[in-house]
Amino acid sequence: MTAPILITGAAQRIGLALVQHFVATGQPVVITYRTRHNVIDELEQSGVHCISVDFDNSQSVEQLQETLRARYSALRAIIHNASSWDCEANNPDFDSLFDNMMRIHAKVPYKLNLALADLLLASPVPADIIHLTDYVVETGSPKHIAYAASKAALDNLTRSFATKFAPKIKVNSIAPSLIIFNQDDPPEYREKTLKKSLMGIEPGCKEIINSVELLLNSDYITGRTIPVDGGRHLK
Ligand SMILES: NC(=O)C1=CN([C@@H]2O[C@H](COP(=O)(O)OP(=O)(O)OC[C@H]3O[C@@H](n4cnc5c(N)ncnc54)[C@H](OP(=O)(O)O)[C@@H]3O)[C@@H](O)[C@H]2O)C=CC1
Ligand SMILES: Nc1nc2c(c(=O)[nH]1)N=C([C@H](O)[C@@H](O)CO)CN2
Repeated sequence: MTAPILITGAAQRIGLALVQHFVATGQPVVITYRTRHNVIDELEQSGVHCISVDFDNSQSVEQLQETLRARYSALRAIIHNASSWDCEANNPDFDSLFDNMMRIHAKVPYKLNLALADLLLASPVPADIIHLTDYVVETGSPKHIAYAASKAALDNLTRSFATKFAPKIKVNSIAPSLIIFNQDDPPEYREKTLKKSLMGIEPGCKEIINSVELLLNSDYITGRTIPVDGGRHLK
């Protein structure tokens, strides 16, 4: 029996696309969600174990660990997807913005990796940790300063955990730039954003699915980042 893959924040968008891919391919998956989006009912009916978790709660990691241990003796992988793309313009309280960004993008992955390492080591096949970071780890982001810094912290965790957990667990990042717009993104923002990359497209979630599958099927890639950014670094 294949151990499940844990995906955090997977009730919408990229995380949901990953869940639906794994359901279609018969890979067991367990997810966390914060808002109970309508799709959760459907996921539960298709056998996905959906766990309600708000990582802003101080005991959320400990409670999640307890829930997972009660049901699983191993995990095939952890995909740290949960994220808040928040910015200074919307948060005059920079203190809490910085803490919130660091918590969801760095502290939670850090604590979960350490807490669940034994379940990954118990996987009958070599295990994986995948961090969803961001292209802005390379450049910074003047409009998302705390967000970019927290994703850079997550990027650094990739190298530390890759060294700590080798060879039984591979640890890698995927660093996307635009993958999918948000529904309320206005036309002028969309036009400006599409021009930031050489490819000039909104590629969709398949690019992340392909990158995740590349990492899961590799016996050799670890401590590295897959940039999924349409050549934005060359514009
Ligand atoms: N979309 C894109 O183009 C890009 C995405 N990325 C990265 O890829 C990953 C997936 O992106 P995307 O699908 O757009 O992500 P979303 O912005 O849709 O966020 C994913 C989920 O994270 C959950 N979440 C946020 N904060 C918390 C919290 N405190 N506790 C629990 N869950 C929380 C949200 O829950 P809720 O539904 O309750 O809000 C949401 O469902 C992210 O790490 C993102 O930073 C990087 C670059 C580009
Ligand atoms: N959690 C999220 N992180 C990011 C998102 C998002 O929607 N949710 N979107 C982006 C942008 O697409 C950016 O890459 C291009 O403007 C970045 N991170």
